[in-house]
Amino acid sequence: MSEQNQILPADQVLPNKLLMIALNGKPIFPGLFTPLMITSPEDLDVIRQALEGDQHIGLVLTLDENEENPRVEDLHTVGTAAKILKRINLPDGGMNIFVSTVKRFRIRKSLSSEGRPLVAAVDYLEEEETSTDEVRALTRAIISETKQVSENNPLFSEEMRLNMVNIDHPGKIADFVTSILNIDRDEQQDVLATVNVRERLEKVLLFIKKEQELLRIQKRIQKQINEKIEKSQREYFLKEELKAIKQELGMPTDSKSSEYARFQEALENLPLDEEARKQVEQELEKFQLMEPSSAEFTLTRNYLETIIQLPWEVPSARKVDLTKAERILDADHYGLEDVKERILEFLAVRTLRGDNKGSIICLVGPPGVGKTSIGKSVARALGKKFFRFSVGGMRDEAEIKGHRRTYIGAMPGKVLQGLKIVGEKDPVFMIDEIDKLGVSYQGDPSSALLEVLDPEQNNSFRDHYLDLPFDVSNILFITTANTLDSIPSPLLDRMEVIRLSGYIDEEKTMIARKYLVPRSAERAGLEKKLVKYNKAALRAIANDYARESGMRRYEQMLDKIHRKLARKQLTSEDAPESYEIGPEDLETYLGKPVFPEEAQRKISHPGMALGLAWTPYGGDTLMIEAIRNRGKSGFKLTGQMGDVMQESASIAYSRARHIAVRYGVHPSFFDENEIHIHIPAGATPKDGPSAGITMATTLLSLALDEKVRPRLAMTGELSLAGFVLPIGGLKEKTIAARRNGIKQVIIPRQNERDLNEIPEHVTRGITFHPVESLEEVLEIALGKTTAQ
Ligand SMILES: Nc1ncnc2c1ncn2[C@@H]1O[C@H](COP(=O)(O)OP(=O)(O)OP(=O)(O)O)[C@@H](O)[C@H]1O
Repeated sequence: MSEQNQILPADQVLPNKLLMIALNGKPIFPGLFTPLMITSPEDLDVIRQALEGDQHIGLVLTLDENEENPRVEDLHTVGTAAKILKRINLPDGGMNIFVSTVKRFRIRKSLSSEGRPLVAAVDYLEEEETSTDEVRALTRAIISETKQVSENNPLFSEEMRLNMVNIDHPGKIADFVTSILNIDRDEQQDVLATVNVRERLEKVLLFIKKEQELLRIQKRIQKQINEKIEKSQREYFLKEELKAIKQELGMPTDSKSSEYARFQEALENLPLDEEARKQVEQELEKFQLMEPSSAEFTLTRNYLETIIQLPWEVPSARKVDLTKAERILDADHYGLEDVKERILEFLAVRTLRGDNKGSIICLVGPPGVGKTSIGKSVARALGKKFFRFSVGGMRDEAEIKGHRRTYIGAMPGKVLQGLKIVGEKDPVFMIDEIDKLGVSYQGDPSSALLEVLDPEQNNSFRDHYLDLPFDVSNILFITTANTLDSIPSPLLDRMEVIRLSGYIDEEKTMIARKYLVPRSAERAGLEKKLVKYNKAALRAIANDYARESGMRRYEQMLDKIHRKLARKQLTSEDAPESYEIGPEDLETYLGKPVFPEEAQRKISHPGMALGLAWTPYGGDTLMIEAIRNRGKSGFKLTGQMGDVMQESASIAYSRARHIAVRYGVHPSFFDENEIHIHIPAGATPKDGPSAGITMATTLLSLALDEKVRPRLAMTGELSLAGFVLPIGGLKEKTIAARRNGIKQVIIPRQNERDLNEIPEHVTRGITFHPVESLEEVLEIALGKTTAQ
C-alpha cells in the first residue's frame, strides 16, 4: 500500500513538517497513549508551538544517550509522530502532556534554523507485509511466548496482557511487546526502525527468547536463595521451639546445658571426698536452675570451674634420686656446700619417711645470694613444678585464704591459685619475704600462712572461697627471708632454717665467670664467646661496683656492660671479633667506681675504730668516730642509732670513763670534755649491741690520743663490768671484713666455736682474736695495757 492511496480520517491527516522532541531514554512506539514529562525550556517551547499549530510532534531518540542539546542531525532518523491530547502545567514551570502515538516517520531534512526549535520535514512509514502466513505464525508465536514471560514478570500487568490480546495488527503487537520488554534503547530503536513487519516480528521473537532465558536464570537464582533462607529459618524456628520445650520441661537450655554436661562429667571423675562431693553437687544443681544473666550464675560457674581445675588427685610418692638431686644442685650453683648438704639431708628424710609430708625449709640470707635459684633447683631435682609468690607487705589474710564467695569478683587465695596454675598436687612452692608479712584490721596473714604451712593442719586447709577442706600437705614449701628476727615465732618454729650468708670476692668472681657472664651475655643477645673477662676485671667489679653480699648488683653491672657491647656491635663499623675486658675497661662501661678506696674506712686519727655489723642485707663494716669538745662533760650520739645501740653507747662511755685513768688518762678528761660519738652513714638506721667494744675502743683511742691499729675490725657486746659478750652473724661479718681487706678481727671468746662453721677460704688470711674483756681488746687495738 502506498501513502498516496491510503485514506485517512480527517483528524489523522499528518503534517509533513514536525516539531521534534528528542528522547534520551527509550523510543516510543506508535499505537500507545502515554504521558510525557516536559521540563527543558526548549521542549516546553516546542509543545507550546505545537499546541498553537496542528498539535502534532515527533518523538525521536537521540543517537547518544547523553546528548543534552541535540540538533536534528544528532537524532535517529526514524521516530514516532504523536498527537498531544492533554496538557497539564506543573507548579515548577514544567509540563505533563498526554500523547497518542500515531505513526512511524523518517526524517527527510532538518528545517531548524540555528538548531532550535527542532523541526524537520518527514516521510511517514507504512507497515509492509502484514498478512502473510509467516507473519501470522510469527504473531501467534510472539503472543504465546509473551504470555509465558508475562506470567513470571510483574511488569506485565493484567491490563497489558488484555491489551496485547486485543491488538489485531501484527506490527502493533511487535511494537507493544518491544515497548514492555526489558531490552536496551538501541535494540528498541532497531525494532522501531524496522518497517518490514515480518522482520520486526522475527527480531521481537528473538528478544522474547532472550528474556525467557534471563527469567530462567533469575528463577534459578531465586530458588537457590529461597532454599538457603528457608533452611536457616527452619533451623532458627526449630531451635526456638526446642528452647521453649526445654524451658517448659525445666531443662537447661543451650550453652548452659553444654557447660552443665561438661561440669558433670569432670566432677564425676574427680576423687572428691563425701563432704566435697555433696557440696559441689549442690552447687551444680544450683547452676542448673539459675538464669544465665544473673550475677549469681557467673559466681557459681567460676566456682565450679575452679573446682574442676584444682588438682584433687593424690600423687603417688615419687622416689627421690639423691645422686641426681646432688648433681643438679651442683650444676646450678657454685659453692654453698653447707646449704646443698642440708637440702640433700632434708630430701633424704622425706624419702625415707615414704610420704611427701615434712617440715618446711626457710632459706635466710641477704638479697641475691641464690635463695630463689636454690628453690628452683630443688624443684628441678625432684622433677616437680615450681611456683613462687611473695608475701612481703601482705596485710590481708584473704590473699592467702581467699575471699568468701558472697563477694563479687571473689577469688581463691594464692595457695589454691598456685595449685590451679601448676595443675599438680605436689609442686614446690616458694614463699618469698616471709619476714616482711604485715598485720592489719583485715586479718593476720601470718596465722593464715600458718594454716597453710603447719603439717599438723595443712591436710585440711580451708580456703574461704573454696569453703571445702583441701589437702595442701603434699606441697614442698620453701620460704625465704632476709632476717629471722621479724618472722612470727609460731611460723619460725615449724621451719628448718638454712642460712646463706653472702659471698666473698673470690666466690663472686667464680659465680660470675661460670654462671652470670654467659647468662647475661645471652640476655643481651651476644654470643657467649664474644665477651671474655680477665680475673682482675671480675674481681674489680666485685670490689669497686658491687660490694653487696649477694649477686644481684653484680648481675646488673654485667647486664649494663653487655647492653653497651650489644649497641657497639650494631653501630660501629669495625666492631672487634671479641672483647677482652680488663679492669681498666670498667670505667668506660660502668662509670666511676661506686666504692672507691674509701677514706672513711681508713683509720686516720685517734678516736676512730672499725666495727663489724650484721644487717638483713649482709655483713658490713661500721666506722665509729668520736671527738671531744671542751667545756662541759657528757656525751652525745648521732648517726641514727636505735635504742639498743644508744644504751650500748652509754655503757661504752661509762666503762671507758671508768677505766680511763688506769691507762694514764688525765682524770679531768671526761669532766672537761663533751664527747660526740657518730656513726656514718648518718642516714642509715643502725641498731644492736654488738658495737659495744668498738665504741669503747673509739673513746679510749680519743682519750689516749692513740690511733687504732690499721686493718683491724672488731665486734662484741660490752657489759658494764667490762666483759665482752657474744654476738650473732659472725659469718656475715667475717665476709664483710674480708671484702674490706681486714687482716685482724677481735671477736668475743664465746663466738670462737662459730669459726668452725665458716669455710676456710673465707677465714684464710684473717687473724681472729677471741677476747673476754675490754682490757684485752684495748691491748690488741691500741697496744696498751693498764698502767699499773
Ligand atoms: N652460688 C651461686 N651459684 C650460681 N649462681 C648464683 C649463686 N648465687 C646466686 N646466684 C645467681 O645470682 C642471681 C641472684 O640470685 P637469686 O635471685 O636466687 O637471689 P635471692 O637470694 O633469691 O634474692 P632475693 O632475696 O632478692 O629474692 C641469680 O641469677 C642466681 O642464679
